[in-house]
Amino acid sequence: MNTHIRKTICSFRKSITSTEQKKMSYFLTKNIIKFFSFLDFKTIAIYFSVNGECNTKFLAKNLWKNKKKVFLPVLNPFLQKKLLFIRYLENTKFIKNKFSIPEPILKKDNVIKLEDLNIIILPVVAFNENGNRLGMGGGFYDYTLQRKKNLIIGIAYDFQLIKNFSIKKWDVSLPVVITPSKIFKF
Ligand SMILES: Nc1nc2c(c(=O)[nH]1)N(C=O)[C@@H](CNc1ccc(C(=O)N[C@@H](CCC(=O)O)C(=O)O)cc1)CN2
Ligand SMILES: Nc1ncnc2c1ncn2[C@@H]1O[C@H](COP(=O)(O)OP(=O)(O)OP(=O)(O)O)[C@@H](O)[C@H]1O
Repeated sequence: MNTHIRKTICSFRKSITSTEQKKMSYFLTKNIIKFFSFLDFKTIAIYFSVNGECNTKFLAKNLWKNKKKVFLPVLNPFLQKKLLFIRYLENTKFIKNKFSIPEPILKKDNVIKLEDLNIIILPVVAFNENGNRLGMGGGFYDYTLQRKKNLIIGIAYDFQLIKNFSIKKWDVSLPVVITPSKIFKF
């Protein structure tokens, strides 16, 4: 069931035109900024959006403008299924990982300790009305964020609110999901 939902949503996301994408990303980013105006934070992890995922480019620009330290996930080359978070600056150079997702080049000086990340923005394939999350199916965020206390925020398009995917006990749950039209708090 989850595999089918993933396929359907991912192919629908890919089919969205860039004009529609831009419009939705504009409203999404506006809502994220609105939510952030109530928070005091210095460090934040976002993700490098690909294949029609909610676009994080406008968000990154806004964060840099506000002097926040921004980080991106990279697949940990030493620990299977775990993510490391690397500083993301305007001039960062990328290489593609095995999923063809661009990652900053791993240098140990640029890695932040997980506990020093104030906010982590998660990519979402689907979410439900209880704040459960369905991701790409790699389990990377689930393994990395087990028992961690960072503020986790999912970002998604409104059509990604889905009722009937199955939930696993290790899934990281989302206390907040922000979409172009709404800020959900669970
Ligand atoms: N932008 C982005 N970065 C991310 C994630 C994500 O979901 N989005 N991840 C979240 O965990 C991690 C990578 N996890 C992934 C897990 C599985 C697949 C995967 O199976 N990809 C398929 C292609 C799917 C498609 O084309 O839609 C593949 O490579 O066959 C990709 C990423 C870390 N970085
Ligand atoms: N804490 C855990 N204990 C055991 N297995 C786990 C754990 N976390 C993740 N997994 C494994 O990871 C696989 C993928 O998990 P799941 O389908 O929930 O990923 P996802 O949240 O959709 O993906 P991602 O976090 O990469 O976006 C599961 O089938 C399971 O084998």
